[in-house]
Amino acid sequence: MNDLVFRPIAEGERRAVHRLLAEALHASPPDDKGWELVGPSFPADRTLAAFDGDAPVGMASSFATAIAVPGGKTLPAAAVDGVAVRADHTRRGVVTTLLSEQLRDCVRRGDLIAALHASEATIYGRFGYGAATTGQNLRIITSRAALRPEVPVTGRVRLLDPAEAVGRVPELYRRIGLTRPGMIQRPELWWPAYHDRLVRDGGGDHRVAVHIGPDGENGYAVFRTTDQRTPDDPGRGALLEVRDLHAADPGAAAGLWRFLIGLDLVAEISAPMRPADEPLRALVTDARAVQVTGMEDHIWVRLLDAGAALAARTYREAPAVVLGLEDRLLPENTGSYRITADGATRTGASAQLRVDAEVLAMLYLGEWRASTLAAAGRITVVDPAALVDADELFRTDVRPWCGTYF
Ligand SMILES: CC(=O)SCCNC(=O)CCNC(=O)[C@H](O)C(C)(C)COP(=O)(O)OP(=O)(O)OC[C@H]1O[C@@H](n2cnc3c(N)ncnc32)[C@H](O)[C@@H]1OP(=O)(O)O
Repeated sequence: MNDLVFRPIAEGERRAVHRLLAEALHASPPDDKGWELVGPSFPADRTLAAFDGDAPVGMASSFATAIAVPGGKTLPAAAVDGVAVRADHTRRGVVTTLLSEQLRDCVRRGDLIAALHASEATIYGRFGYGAATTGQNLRIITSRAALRPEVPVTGRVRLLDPAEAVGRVPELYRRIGLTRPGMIQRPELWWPAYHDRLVRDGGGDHRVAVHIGPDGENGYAVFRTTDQRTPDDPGRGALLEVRDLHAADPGAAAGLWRFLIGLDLVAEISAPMRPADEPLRALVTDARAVQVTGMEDHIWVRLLDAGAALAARTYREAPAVVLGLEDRLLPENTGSYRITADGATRTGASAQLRVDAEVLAMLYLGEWRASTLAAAGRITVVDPAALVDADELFRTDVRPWCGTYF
């Protein structure tokens, strides 16, 4: 550890550092063509690395984005898209140094929140990240899953060719907007790395369907199908996997699901990481045709400037609560915050509920109830009456969800 050098990477070091990430995640590093698409999403100036001599042995990268918070504001945020330590250098504190420095770097840049998808649920709590959204993994048996007759038809669906999809979906995502807390803006560099290479001519095997409502395109689905027939089961229908599905309103969402469920020769649909309150089971005639095969933590968030982030979201009507925060890694956040229906401010008042940075992050987007976390011993309750008020203040109309993989 002592002989390692921690520093931002240089432009010419990006690919070697990305290879380190791919290896740590047991993925294949992109070939030259793939790197043309992925490389730009991996800017040198937001990548910190640990070097053993010339060799990168640890890295932490992010890209700049904005995240929607309850009430609809969007806050500058860091999307932490790569964290890895070479297998022969793990458990010596390398990532602790990198993530601690990355947090300070993000604060200096003015990001109010950092967000990530965790490879394991045991890594990030110690750095003040909390599991802030939940995704449900759905399996839909298409032969039993027709949409109910009363679900209105509000438009039609059209398949795009790859060039159209590359050109049009980014604009459509922007137009649909960040409809739930936890959704992020997708910067230009995100699209080639995460969308274009799935749908492009000659490489990608995904297709894109758009929903066209009375005022134009208002939803899309990126999906692929895989033939599942075998010599023993020659009549078996295909598997359809939904990669990305966003809609501006419930009618467009229902139209997309109707299209996907109705595709000929498809036996089942796999739709991972959908919003926990997506009403698919209510939309179909046989609710049991939509099975929840898993519920998983989706994005984890970290409040970088707790005061500004708390002040930026809205709260429901309830008596005020004073939260006491202890933030070990960013001690400037440590203190008391008075949360009211009119907003949140720092206060000198003594705390009714004491939380650490991880638990505050779990509460922030509205996914967790304070009383649930208190029951688990995660909140120190000084004044029990404050728990029910905190439950109400932080509650949101819709479940938070990110819906963007990074
Ligand atoms: C946003 C993303 O990119 S998610 C992808 C994260 N990357 C991966 O999963 C790739 C494979 N894993 C790795 O590269 C590394 O093992 C990492 C990045 C997870 C951890 O890096 P390390 O340098 O070994 O972590 P470090 O030594 O700083 O450990 C910090 C603490 O976390 C603990 N820890 C580290 N990794 C894990 C883990 N996978 N599970 C549980 N605890 C862990 C350590 O035990 C240590 O605890 P302590 O402070 O109580 O002693």
